[in-house]
Formats: sequence, C-alpha cells, structure tokens
Amino acid sequence: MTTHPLDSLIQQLPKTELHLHIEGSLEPEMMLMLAERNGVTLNYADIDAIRAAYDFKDLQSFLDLYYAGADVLIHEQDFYDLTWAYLKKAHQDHVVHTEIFFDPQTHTMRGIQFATVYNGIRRALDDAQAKWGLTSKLIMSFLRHLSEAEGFEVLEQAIPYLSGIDGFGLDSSEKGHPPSKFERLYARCHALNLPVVAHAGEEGPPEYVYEALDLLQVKRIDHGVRSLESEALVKRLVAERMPLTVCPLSNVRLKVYNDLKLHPLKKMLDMGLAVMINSDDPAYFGGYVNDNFIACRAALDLSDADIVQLAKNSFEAAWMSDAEKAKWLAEIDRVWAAWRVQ
Ligand code: HPA
Ligand SMILES: [Zn+2]
Repeated sequence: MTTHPLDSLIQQLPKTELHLHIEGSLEPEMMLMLAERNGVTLNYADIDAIRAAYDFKDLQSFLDLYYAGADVLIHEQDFYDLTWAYLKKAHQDHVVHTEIFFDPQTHTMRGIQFATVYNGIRRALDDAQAKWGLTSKLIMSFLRHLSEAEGFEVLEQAIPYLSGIDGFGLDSSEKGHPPSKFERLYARCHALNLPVVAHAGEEGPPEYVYEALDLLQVKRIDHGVRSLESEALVKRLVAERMPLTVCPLSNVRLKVYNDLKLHPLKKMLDMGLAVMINSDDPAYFGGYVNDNFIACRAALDLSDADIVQLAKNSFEAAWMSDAEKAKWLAEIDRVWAAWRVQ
C-alpha cells in the first residue's frame, strides 16, 4: 500500500503530546506479560479476549476496564516498562515532547507505594530524555470519583517528589463530579506553585468547562469538545487561546461521537480554537498520536495547512520555554517547506 502524501508529512513533523494517561498505554501484550511475571490472575485467556473487551459504551465502561488492567502493575520495574514502551512509540511518531498523566490513587488504593509508581515512571522519562532528547512533563492526576479528602491525602504523599512532578490534573468519571468539588484541593496545588489542568467537557456540560477555568484556574482544558454547545464559551476560549487537548479516537471509542466523520476537530480549528491531537489511552482506543492524525486526515479531509497548524498548536500549549517553542516552530516550517517541494 502506498502512503498518502499527507501521512508522510504527519510522520515527519515534530509534535508534542499533551494528553496521555500512562496507565492507558498498557497494551494487551504487556498486560499479559506483567500478569504472568507478577502472578496476577486476569479474567482474560489471551490477547484476543482482552481486545474483544475493548467495546465501550461510554467513559465509565472504559474506566472499569482501565482500572482492572492496572492491577498487573506492582513493581517499580513494571511502571518503568510501561512508560518506556509508550516513550518508544512516541519517539517513533516523532513526538519530541510529551506531558503525561499518572493516576497515583489507582495504585495507592491497591496498596502500592507512591514511590514505586513515581520512581518507575520518572526513571523512564529521564532515560528517554538522555537517549533521544525526548523532553517531558509529569502531571499527577486526581481521580474525581473519589473524595476531596482522598485528593488531599495523595497530594500529601506527593510532597517529597514534587521536584519531579510538573503539574496536576483531574480525570476519571466526569458526570456528577464537577470541577467545583476540587476547588480547595486545586487552591493547595496553586499554593505549591505548579500549573494545573483538568478534564472537562468530555461527557460533562459546558458549565464544567467554566468551572475548570474560573474555579480551578486551569492552564489547559483536557478534551473540552462539549464547549461547542455554548457560543459564549467558545468565544472566550478563542479570545484566551485556551488550549483544548482533543483526543479524536478516544471520543469515538467512548461514543462522544458515533463516527470520526462527525468529530468537530476541523471545525474547532477553523473557529480559531487552540486544539491539538492527542491519544489519551492509546492501548484502549486504537492508536497513538500519528494513528490519530492519520485517521483524522482521512475522515475529516484535513489539509497540509491543518496538519501543520495542529502540530504548531501542540507546541504553543506545551509547558516549555519560549526559546524551545521557537526552535520547534521553525523546525515545523522547515519540514513543511521540504515536504512541499519533494
Ligand atoms: O479519557 C479519559 N477521561 C477521563 N478519565 C480518564 N482516565 C483515563 N482516561 C480518561
Ligand atoms: Zn484523558
């Protein structure tokens, strides 16, 4: 099969990924391997049985599986192997900078030490920077279906490791758990002088996006696609160039949209929203960053200018210095120009 010319542009462009749950990069092969290594019994006989279970009807049906899958992660080396496998994929996709979420409560609730989780992930991130120059940020996410008190508890456990934690996020079951539930917890995060983001407007209404902006003072909105239901909100997001970390294949798998052709990514780009493409939970949703780009290129008829804009937006919204951003934006223009004349 010949490669579509735009797919070689997608491959060659430097990109960042800003919305990736490291636990969601657990491929079935690694799930089985770790289950065996750690003597954990899985409810699935083989890889096909695991993949067959990836037929989600909404966010919650996915989360049930995602938390169950994480049970195979026990030792520091498991977290290292998980993170390393993702970083290798990111590097192959020419992702040069990634900002990943980890959910410590998913593990501390099962009796795994915070340090075990953190040290494994941190070491893999440091190794990827040393080996490939792949830079990264680590964002600690609170599980919003749990209580505020449990959020404060895990934040306390994180204090000794803050030199290697770059920000905080909010994920898990959105409906019924508005950002306002964590206003005081986020105030404490701000007091620690670290930036914050939150999932909002994935399944939840535009009001949750307003709460994330006004009560939690987020630097980015994760997903945010339901913002489109409010014209006033869109206007504000455009005016503020508030980044929305959009995850197209995730949205289709979790039935936010029934078909990728119905996804508003292109419309959002045309409206001037600061959107970019991310994989969210690539092992569960059918692909990594370039898979998402290629699927969107095909379903939404993206142009080369659209693809370049998405890549540029990914740097605009990244937590890196202006000098680093300028360097990568120039590299994008260089790659685009070379692609056009080939
Ligand atoms: O897509 C998601 N949404 C909310 N919580 C999550 N935790 C992992 N992935 C997700
Ligand atoms: Zn997510």
